[in-house]
Amino acid sequence: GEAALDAARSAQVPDGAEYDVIVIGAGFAGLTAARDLSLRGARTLLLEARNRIGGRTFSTRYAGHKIELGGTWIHWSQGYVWSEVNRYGLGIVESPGASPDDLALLSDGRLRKLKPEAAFPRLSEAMGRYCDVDGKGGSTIFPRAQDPLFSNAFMRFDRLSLQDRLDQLRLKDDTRAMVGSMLAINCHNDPRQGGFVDMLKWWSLGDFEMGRLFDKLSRYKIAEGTGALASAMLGDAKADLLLSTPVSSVGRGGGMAVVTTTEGKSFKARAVVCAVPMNVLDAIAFSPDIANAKRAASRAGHTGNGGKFYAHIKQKVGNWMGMSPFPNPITMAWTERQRDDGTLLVCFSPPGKLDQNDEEAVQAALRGLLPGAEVLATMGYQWGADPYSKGTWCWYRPNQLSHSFAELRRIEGNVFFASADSAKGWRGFIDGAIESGAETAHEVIGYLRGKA
Ligand SMILES: Cc1cc2nc3c(=O)[nH]c(=O)nc-3n(C[C@H](O)[C@H](O)[C@H](O)COP(=O)(O)OP(=O)(O)OC[C@H]3O[C@@H](n4cnc5c(N)ncnc54)[C@H](O)[C@@H]3O)c2cc1C
Repeated sequence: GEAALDAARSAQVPDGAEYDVIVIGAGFAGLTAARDLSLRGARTLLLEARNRIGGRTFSTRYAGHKIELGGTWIHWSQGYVWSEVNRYGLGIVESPGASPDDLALLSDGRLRKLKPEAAFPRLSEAMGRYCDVDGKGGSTIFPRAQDPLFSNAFMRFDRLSLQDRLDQLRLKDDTRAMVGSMLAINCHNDPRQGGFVDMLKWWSLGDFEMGRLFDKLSRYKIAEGTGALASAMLGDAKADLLLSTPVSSVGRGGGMAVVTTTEGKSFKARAVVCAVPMNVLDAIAFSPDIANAKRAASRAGHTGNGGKFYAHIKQKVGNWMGMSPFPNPITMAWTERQRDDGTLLVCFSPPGKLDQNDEEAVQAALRGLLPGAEVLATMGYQWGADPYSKGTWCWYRPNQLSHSFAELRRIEGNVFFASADSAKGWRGFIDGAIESGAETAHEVIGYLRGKA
């Protein structure tokens, strides 16, 4: 089976083998870097800890449907991923629940049924106020969405949490609950943990408008699945790939780097691209060590760390959406697919509030939003418990943009760092991973040429 395949591949790359570049991690950042480097003539080895590529994206099937356990939605305004989707001839499909017919709002134990056409304009208006820290709709804080440090206007707000900012506003109860739900899902955690400026950053990426931001976040997905895109990119790469090969250490000196796996194999290269998530970088030993600022950022971690799961319920609820602020165990859920035998919902929960594979617990939580809901099955992946992600999408804590962002990106000798978690534009997204991988590959090519 798969283990035998891995062993066969591994045998083709002998201990001590030498490359131009070793890329650590086969998520979209690492895949992009490995493809671009190898297509530009660098002999490239790609080392991946898991027995699959794709990292925090994971296409699979559930009851006859393609589902995404990790990163899912993309948009044509996300130029890096859109260019890849086009290049490889893939298409998009729409998630119906992103534009629901019915909205359920749970707050303070009270359930309200709202009509989206009445409620969403209020949410948009409230999010506009939430982001309007400059009397200009927030537009002067990140005036260039793809270049977060272009202006230092954000620094004044970087110490605030999402909750701090919410507490500055007087919002009516149900409007506050809707905003609270948005903040909880965006930082995928307690809004006391998430930094406020990342909301301003998303606001800029969303053209300072809620409806447009929502479309970019949760409406369109790759028809063939994110796995099809990852495979297409790997198929183009002329790199050697070893799966099930976690890296434990990186040593460097004399213009070379030695990358050692947990099984004790070592490979050599002139440069390394470390494309592992920010939250797990600290697990790798470096000698000489990487900057303490990188380690500190990794230990603190970004906040994205909750559950995303699918719940198949018996009821046919149509195009439905549920919202609830933290600490509700389900802060947002919507119809992903209407089925003959019920509805497939996609649900998001904050860390530690719900065991997403416990059907009874999920049913109890869902009943807060959908009284009487009967859960037939649930399916989700525990990204927070996986040692190779320790979290979901990147959302910075207060002060991480000021203190960690540039540090995470900083090259250390011949070791380069690529990740969605330190991308300039769509940080925390598939698009940001590709941006980072492409940019890093170009830097490495320049470095190798300079040394040649
Ligand atoms: C539940 C969930 C929902 C999301 N929703 C969206 C969405 O709708 N749209 C969107 O654009 N983005 C979304 N994201 C975010 C997006 O998936 C990620 O930002 C992006 O895929 C990260 O890419 P990456 O290459 O930077 O990191 P990763 O994909 O995490 O890749 C890093 C790779 O490094 C490997 N690795 C780690 N440690 C080691 C080691 N020691 N040795 C070797 N390999 C190692 C990992 O196994 C992994 O394969 C979501 C993420 C999650 C988890």
